[in-house]
Amino acid sequence: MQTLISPFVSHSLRLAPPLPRNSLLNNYHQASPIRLSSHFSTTSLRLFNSGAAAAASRDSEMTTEDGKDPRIAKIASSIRVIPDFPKPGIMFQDITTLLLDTEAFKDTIALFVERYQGRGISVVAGVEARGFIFGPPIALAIGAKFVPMRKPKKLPGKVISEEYSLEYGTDKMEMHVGAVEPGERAIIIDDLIATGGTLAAAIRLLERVGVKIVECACVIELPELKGKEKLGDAPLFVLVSSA
Ligand SMILES: O=P(O)(O)OC[C@H]1O[C@H](OP(=O)(O)OP(=O)(O)O)[C@H](O)[C@@H]1O
Ligand SMILES: Nc1ncnc2[nH]cnc12
Repeated sequence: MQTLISPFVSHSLRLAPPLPRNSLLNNYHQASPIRLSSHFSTTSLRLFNSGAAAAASRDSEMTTEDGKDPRIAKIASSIRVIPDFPKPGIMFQDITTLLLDTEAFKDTIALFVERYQGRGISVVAGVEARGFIFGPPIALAIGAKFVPMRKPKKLPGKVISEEYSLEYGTDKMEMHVGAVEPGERAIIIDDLIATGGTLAAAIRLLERVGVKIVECACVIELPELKGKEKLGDAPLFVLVSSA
C-alpha cells in the first residue's frame, strides 16, 4: 500500500498501489461507451480520450497491453445527472454522488496524482467551487501548493481578475497577487468543462503572471459544447465524457 498524502495528513487515506502510469491513458484509447446507472439517469457517458491523453496514448512509452482501467467506469457511473437544473435544458452533472462513493472519489484523485506526480508541477490551481474539492488532495499528493481561483470579492488580499461567460450566465474569477511566481508550472483543476469559459479565464489569470499551464484537468467534459477550443494551447485531460 502506498500513502497518498504526505505524513502530516491522516494516515487513514491510503491507496492501492498505482497502476503503471501508461495504463490509464491506454484505457481511454480502448474504452467503449458506458451508461450511468438507471436510478441516476439515462444519459450516456463514454470514457474519453481528450487532447493530451490522446497524444500521450499514441506515445509508445504510454501504452499497455490490455488498455483497460476499471476505475474510470466506476467513476463515470457514480456521477448523477439531473435534467433541467439549474434551469430548463441543462443536464446537470452532479459530482456529489461521486463524493459519496469513497472508492470512486479515491480513484479519481489517484488517477490525477498518477498523471501529474514527478512532472515539476509546483501549482495546483482549483476553480471555485468544485475545483476546491479535487484540487487540494492532488496538490498535497504531488507536493504542490494549492491556489484558489475564487468568485469575486471573496479574497481579502490584492487580486487580479478575469471575466468570463458560462453555459448559464456570466461570472468573474479572482486570484491573489503573489500566490504564484513567474516561471512556475501549474495544472488547473475543475470538476467539469462545458463551454470552457471558466478554464479559459483561469488560464488567462495564470498566464498574465507568467505561469506555464502544463494542463487543465477535469473529471467530466461536455464535448458538444466544444469548451476545449477555448483553451488555446493549454492541453485538456478529462476522465469522463458526457454525451
Ligand atoms: O466550462 P464552463 O461553461 O465555463 O462551465 C464549467 C464551470 O461551471 C461549473 O461551475 P459554476 O460556474 O456553476 O460554479 P459552482 O461550481 O460554484 O457551482 C463547473 O464547476 C465549472 O467550474
Ligand atoms: N451541465 C453542467 N453540469 C454541471 N456543472 C456545469 N457547469 C456548466 N454546465 C454544467
